[in-house]
Amino acid sequence: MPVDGVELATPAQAGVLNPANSPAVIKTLQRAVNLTLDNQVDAIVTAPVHKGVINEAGIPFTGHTEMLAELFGTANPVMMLVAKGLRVALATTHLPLREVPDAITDELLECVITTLHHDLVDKFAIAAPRIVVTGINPHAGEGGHLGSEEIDTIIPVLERLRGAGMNLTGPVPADTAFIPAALEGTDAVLTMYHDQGLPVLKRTGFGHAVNVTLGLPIVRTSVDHGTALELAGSGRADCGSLQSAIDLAAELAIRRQHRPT
Ligand SMILES: N[C@H](C(=O)O)[C@H](O)COP(=O)(O)O
Repeated sequence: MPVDGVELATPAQAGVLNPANSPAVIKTLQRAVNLTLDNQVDAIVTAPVHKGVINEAGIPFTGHTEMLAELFGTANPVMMLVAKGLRVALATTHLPLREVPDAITDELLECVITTLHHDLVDKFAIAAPRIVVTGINPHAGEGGHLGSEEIDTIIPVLERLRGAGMNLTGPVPADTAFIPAALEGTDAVLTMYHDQGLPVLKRTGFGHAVNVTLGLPIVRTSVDHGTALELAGSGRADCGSLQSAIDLAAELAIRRQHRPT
C-alpha cells in the first residue's frame, strides 16, 4: 500500500497544534481529491482535523464536508452519521446556532432532502427510503405558536417532495423523533442542525459511528470524533471509528463498482 505524504512546514509534535502546518492539512485533502479525479482511488476516508488551527493560519475552513463540497462543486453537501441501526442526517452543518433558522430556506431543504433520498437509493441501495424529518422548534412549532419555520418552510417542502414520490414523515418534534417506536421502519432521520441530531447518534454509537458525506460524486467517510489532543501520542486513542469508516467506505465503493450503469 503506497503512502503518499504531504511535507510539513515544521516537524509535528503529538498533541501540539501548530498553524504553520495547517496548509499541509489542506494540501492533503486536495491531494486526495486529485487522486479521486484521476480515478486512482475509489474513496476518501478522513481522520479528524482541528478546524480552529486551520482558521488561525488564516485559511477559512469550517470542515471537510464543506471543503470537499467546494472542491467537487457540490452546492449543498449532506452530512450523515451512521451508527448501528441509525442514520442521522443534518440540514445544516457547521454554522453558529443563531444562523440556523435563516439558513433553512426552501431551496436548501429541498436540495438536502433530494440528496439524502438519492444517496440512500444510490449509495446505500435502499430502494424506497423512508425518511423522518424533524421540526426546528419545540413541538415542531406547536401549530405556529412556538415558531413558524415548520409552517412557512418545512411543511411546504415536504408536501412538494411527497408529490415527487418521496416517503417523508414530518415535521415531527425532535424530542420524540428518536424513540424506538418512532424509528421503526425508518431508514434515516433528517434533523435541522448539528446538535439536534448528533448527540442522539453519538449516544448510540460513539466510537463506532461513521460520518458519510452525501451529494459528492465520490465516496467519503470519516470518524465520529474530534482530534482529542490530550490522547495524541499516549497510545490510548481508540481507532474503532476509523476502522468503521474504512469498512463502510470499502462497502460503498464496492457497491458503486458493481451497480448497473
Ligand atoms: N460534525 C462532525 C462531527 O461532529 O462528527 C465533524 O465535525 C465533521 O467534520 P468534517 O466536516 O470535517 O468531516
